[in-house]
Amino acid sequence: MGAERQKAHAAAAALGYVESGMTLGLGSGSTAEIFLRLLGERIKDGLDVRGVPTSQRTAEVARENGVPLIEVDHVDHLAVTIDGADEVDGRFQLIKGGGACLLREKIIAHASDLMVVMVDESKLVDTLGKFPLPVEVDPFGFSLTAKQIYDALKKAGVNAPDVQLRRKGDGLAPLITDGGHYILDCACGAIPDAALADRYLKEIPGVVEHGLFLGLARVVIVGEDSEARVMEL
Ligand SMILES: O=C(CO)[C@H](O)[C@H](O)COP(=O)(O)O
Repeated sequence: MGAERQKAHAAAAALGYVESGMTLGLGSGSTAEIFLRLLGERIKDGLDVRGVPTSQRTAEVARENGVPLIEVDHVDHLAVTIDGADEVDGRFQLIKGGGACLLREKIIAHASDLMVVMVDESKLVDTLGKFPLPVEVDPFGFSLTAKQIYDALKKAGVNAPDVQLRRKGDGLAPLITDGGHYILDCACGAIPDAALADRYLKEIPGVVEHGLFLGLARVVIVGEDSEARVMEL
């Protein structure tokens, strides 16, 4: 209950970064969905924006709430991306991908002038890595890729990474992302040097993208029990 209330406060504060005429990147996850509901209300009151969804689920929720969508390939500029995160450290480095949408989220955040992140207090950490790092991989040879990810994380200073294929709710079939890939969840405990992990993971051919978002977020909104705290870099 506490986290839901905090997410709602963060989502409401994120509306402060939205202006008529903007094309928005629409993030994925439960906090992003609260934001979409609030955005839909503003649109009914006359706000004129359109959004590029970062997942099929976000596209569905946007439509349900009357948020106009635009095809990603019809857009040459995004003003603001508004998204959630699984972890945020003091340098606004993030872990994302708990909802398996990290590839599209990163493409859209990277193409945006500004990334605004909304989190509840539980997502704030001193060092990234308590939340297992999601890595999106090509299904071909994923076991080989998993071994290389293990080695890369070790080389980046992670003590004992544990790399597990994410499965669907039935616990059997691999979860398939919107882009047709697998997710390998890497329990790290702590990632002492996120930039190094980023560099080594990117060198692996089977890795499509990973959930470390470094140097992208410039605004972090932390929902608290009675209000939201806005932090800007
Ligand atoms: O990265 C994400 C999806 O890929 C989400 O932003 C992240 O998992 C946070 O989700 P929630 O707002 O439900 O806590």
